[in-house]
Amino acid sequence: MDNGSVHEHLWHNCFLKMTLKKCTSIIFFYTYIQPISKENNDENGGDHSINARTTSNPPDSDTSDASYNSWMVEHPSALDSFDRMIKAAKGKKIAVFLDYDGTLSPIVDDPNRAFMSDEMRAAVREVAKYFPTAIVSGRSREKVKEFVELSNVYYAGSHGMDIQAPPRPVKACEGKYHTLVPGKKIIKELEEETKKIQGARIEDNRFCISVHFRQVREEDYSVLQEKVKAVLRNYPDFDLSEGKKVMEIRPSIEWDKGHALEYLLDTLGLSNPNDVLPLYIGDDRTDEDAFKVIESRGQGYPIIVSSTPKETKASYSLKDPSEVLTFLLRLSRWRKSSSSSKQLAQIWGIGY
Ligand SMILES: O=P(O)(O)OC[C@H]1O[C@H](O[C@H]2O[C@H](CO)[C@@H](O)[C@H](O)[C@H]2O)[C@H](O)[C@@H](O)[C@@H]1O
Repeated sequence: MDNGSVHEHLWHNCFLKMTLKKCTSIIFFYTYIQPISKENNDENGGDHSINARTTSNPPDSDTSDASYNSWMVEHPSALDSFDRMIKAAKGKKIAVFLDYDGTLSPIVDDPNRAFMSDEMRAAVREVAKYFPTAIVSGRSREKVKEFVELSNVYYAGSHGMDIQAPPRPVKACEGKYHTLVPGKKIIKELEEETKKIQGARIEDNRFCISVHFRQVREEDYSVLQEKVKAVLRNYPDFDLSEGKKVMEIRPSIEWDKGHALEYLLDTLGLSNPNDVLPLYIGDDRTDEDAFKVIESRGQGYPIIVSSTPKETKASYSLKDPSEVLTFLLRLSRWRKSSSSSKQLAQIWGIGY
């Protein structure tokens, strides 16, 4: 299914009312409705430079092990808890949501080279054979699709502001989804203002913009931040937040990965919390919005990818993308074996 060329872009102009945090005007949100045929310790914020790793003192390994171990009591490994999780899922549908950077692909210096491995791709393809599966990323939907290259998954780009999903029944389009596309002007201004800062990089994520500083010298970070803030002063409808060595510019609307998760569950007919367990794996601050939604549903598995203790709403953890791979392989193997036992039981007329 994944072949942009074949996709019929149905511009779903549901003019829905959206609460804007800063401005009251109603703006458009383009929901692309497309038929589906089938490192370091403080990555988020705090440590603002690639150099900080080498200039700061190495952590005391006993202390960091101890704090990681006590954090793991609160956020047990999803691999160790796998059997328990699966047992609790009996008779329920599982829907899988996966973040991209830092979850399916390792964090690397060059955002254009954040490739996922063939093994990971095969594992996601296999999971998506058995469970409805969506990739929810801060990247533009096109970009993340280019990386993932799978046709049997749904895609939500720009932190969930650009969703590819099956057409939603018309009655559900009450005019809720609108957003503002950052114009080329703001991107040009950011590029102009930051071009002298070595290592700074602007990424156009369609509905959002990333200003990367992973390769910016520590001493240049505050100048870069000031320049970005100065540009944004002329664009009050956009907010600035920080991810892993990246400043993220997003329209000031109440729409995030949590809303995207709800939207997809709804659209896929999976909104009944008693019947459906959403499993969401992510590593970044923006994934916390989705974890919160799962927490408030009271059912499901929010899993954080982190090798260091972190404030999170997730209930389970995985250390890194290689553990994500193991988890996904286990998940599909489990479903494969349980469905073949079911088929055998049906053939032999045994109750299952
Ligand atoms: O929601 P995600 O799929 O996790 O996207 C969040 C940001 O990911 C990318 O940046 C991060 O990964 C890069 C490649 O490993 C890394 O160089 C960068 O420092 C990280 O912040 C992406 O480039 C951003 O646009 C996304 O907002």
